[in-house]
Amino acid sequence: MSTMGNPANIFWHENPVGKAEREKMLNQQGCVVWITGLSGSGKSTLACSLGRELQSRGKLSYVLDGDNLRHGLNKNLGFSPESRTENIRRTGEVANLFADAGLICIASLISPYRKDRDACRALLPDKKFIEVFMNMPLQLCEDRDPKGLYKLAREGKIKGFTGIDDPYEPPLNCEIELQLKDGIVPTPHEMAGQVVSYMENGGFLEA
Ligand SMILES: Nc1ncnc2c1ncn2[C@@H]1O[C@H](COP(=O)(O)OS(=O)(=O)O)[C@@H](OP(=O)(O)O)[C@H]1O
Ligand SMILES: Nc1ncnc2c1ncn2[C@@H]1O[C@H](COP(=O)(O)OP(=O)(O)O)[C@@H](O)[C@H]1O
Repeated sequence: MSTMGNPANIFWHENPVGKAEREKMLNQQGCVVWITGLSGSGKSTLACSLGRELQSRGKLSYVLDGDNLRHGLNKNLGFSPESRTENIRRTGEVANLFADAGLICIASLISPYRKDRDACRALLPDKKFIEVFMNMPLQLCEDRDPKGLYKLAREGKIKGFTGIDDPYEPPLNCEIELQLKDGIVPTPHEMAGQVVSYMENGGFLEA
């Protein structure tokens, strides 16, 4: 017998307390800040810095970090294209729930495939998905190599490593692109500031 529910027998249950009420209580707009980029590009660092900055402004955020999710929710997934797609799909669904709860959900995953990121975007109402592209050169990420994974990938000891022998598809229309300025990496504080400015201007930090 199939363990899948028959969609014909599944019904949506409305909750009397709505998103707008939660947002009013929190004085912010529920949304998803989706940080994408190569391994070592600084996604987690930006996520932490942004979370701290929002906290200091009294805004409630929560970070969904790819590495961390792979310890629990996504622990049964590897790095094949199908697994990555499922990884992003699940994370997008969870991020959508957090946004519906009124939180600023910061998701930081490589999320290398454009169609998977676009599918996450499509879950949210217009403008509530803020895609942030960490556009850092592969060489910089590889020089950093904090976990030694690029070295292993170059030696052929890890197969299908993003940027080496698995593709990274850059966004075509992201809301924010972070890159080197005059060849220098902006500080995490500067990058977080850029995202916060975008959110302030877009009215995300008030109900
Ligand atoms: N084959 C391969 N390719 C890319 N990355 C790999 C791989 N194997 C392990 N790792 C480590 O897993 C982290 C990426 O997890 P994600 O969930 O963000 O990846 S993905 O979005 O599903 O592509 C990634 O973490 P970050 O360096 O923080 O990006 C790596 O440390
Ligand atoms: N803006 C930055 N300036 C200098 N070093 C950074 C910056 N962002 C990240 N790093 C460093 O680069 C390495 C990779 O950053 P990390 O946030 O773990 O990347 P990712 O999550 O994309 O794999 C870490 O050693 C981190 O300290």
